Amino acid sequence: MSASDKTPRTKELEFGGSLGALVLIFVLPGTVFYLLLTCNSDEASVLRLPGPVPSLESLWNPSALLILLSWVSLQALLYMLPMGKIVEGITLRDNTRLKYKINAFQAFLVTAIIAGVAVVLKLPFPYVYDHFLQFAVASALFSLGLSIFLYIKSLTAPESALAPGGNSGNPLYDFFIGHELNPRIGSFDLKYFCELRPGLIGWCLINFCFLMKEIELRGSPSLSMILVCGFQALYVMDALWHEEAILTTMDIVHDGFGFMLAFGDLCWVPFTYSLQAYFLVGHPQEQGMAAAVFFILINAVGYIIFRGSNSQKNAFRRNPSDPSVAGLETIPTATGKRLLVSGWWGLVRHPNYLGDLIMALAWSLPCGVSHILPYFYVTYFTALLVHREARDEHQCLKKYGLAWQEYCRRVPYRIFPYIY
Ligand SMILES: NC(=O)C1=CN([C@@H]2O[C@H](COP(=O)(O)OP(=O)(O)OC[C@H]3O[C@@H](n4cnc5c(N)ncnc54)[C@H](OP(=O)(O)O)[C@@H]3O)[C@@H](O)[C@H]2O)C=CC1
Ligand SMILES: CC(C)CCC[C@@H](C)[C@H]1CC=C2C3=C(CC[C@@]21C)[C@@]1(C)CC[C@H](O)C(C)(C)[C@@H]1CC3
Repeated sequence: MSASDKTPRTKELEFGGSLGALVLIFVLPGTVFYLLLTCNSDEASVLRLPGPVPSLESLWNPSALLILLSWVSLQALLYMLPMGKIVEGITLRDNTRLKYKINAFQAFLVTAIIAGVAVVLKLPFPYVYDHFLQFAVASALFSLGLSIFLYIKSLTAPESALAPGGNSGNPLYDFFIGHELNPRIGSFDLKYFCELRPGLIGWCLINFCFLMKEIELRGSPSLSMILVCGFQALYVMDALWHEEAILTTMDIVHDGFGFMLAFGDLCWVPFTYSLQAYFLVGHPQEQGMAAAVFFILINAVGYIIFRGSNSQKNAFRRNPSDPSVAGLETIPTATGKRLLVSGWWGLVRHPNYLGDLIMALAWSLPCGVSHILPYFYVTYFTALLVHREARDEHQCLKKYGLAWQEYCRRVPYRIFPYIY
């Protein structure tokens, strides 16, 4: 292996370095439980402590762990089935390119068929609502176990396989960010698998279980529940349909696979992104048709911006002469790559984040304005994307130098036109 193949030491630590990582390892699971306990309480007020801490027995349920393991195994099996195409990821430090299976959308369809059969067989979907906290505990323990396994595995990985962002030499920091970039068991890519399948498809299934709980309690699902589940299912299906696009995201290209992503993918996403639907079961909200149309319009505007901008960049990066992007204005960079300065990417520097945030708002509005809790997602997501934008900006400045400065001059706003 030549010296240039080796992953250089990570010098600039993010998230407040190793102390920040230590704090987040406790704060992130703590936040999940705080949110779920608050949502379970009658008042559902984020400003009040959610009553007594539940006993250990009420948090632990071996059946929940068993169901979770069966779920992850089912998704792993669908991932491994010989369906879908194989594509290559970006070129790695050692000049190789990994192969990835593209079949997440098919996995979703098979899962939907299995869920349909389970409905016909009258399987007790509301069980997930009744034992949600126990599922969250099982999932948090599972992601912690996976992160420990990943860190131990990374200690025997070749230097070139380490993540540029998670090779600081500080075990705690590297455990949190992820030490190895693309940990695999044979051809099974653990990070790529976890990024979309068990968590995102699981999020949709959890929402469906909550909808079934509403039917059990009130005879039919509410309009608010239908809107929330519909909007979020569209988002998840879109992500699965465009599975190939995640191969160029920061998570796959830069961050390793450690506690942050393992916990994020397997616990944070399914158990906090489903909070609106969880809230609606215990705190029903009446919405009229006019309000529903308004929310659908907001979601549609967000989706058009999100999808339009992501597809424009993906088409441009794949083939700059593609007829859909060939007419757009660009600026050259020293790396040979060009930057779009018109179209969606001429509006703000992260139009995809803008669209994503507008959709996030549309997912909360059906929950009414009487509680802050259903607005957790849009609030957290704003903070996440502002932070993510700053990380990306930093990387792009390093990568493109003067050309990036020129882009910032031409497109002065980061996410919100004329605001930020
Ligand atoms: N729901 C959720 O929890 C989350 C959703 N997301 C969503 O994931 C999606 C992907 O986001 P993310 O991975 O952060 O990054 P982006 O898809 O925004 O990619 C950023 C990269 O795009 C390239 N780029 C930036 N500006 C331009 C330009 N003007 N012209 C051409 N290329 C440009 C640069 O890479 P290069 O030049 O090397 O190609 C840059 O590093 C977003 O829609 C985001 O909203 C993200 C995080 C969480
Ligand atoms: C737990 C911490 C607070 C941070 C964890 C962050 C993760 C939850 C997110 C990091 C990037 C993500 C992406 C998606 C989901 C959330 C995480 C894993 C994504 C799969 C959602 C669907 C989108 O269409 C996408 C573009 C495919 C997203 C990619 C990034």
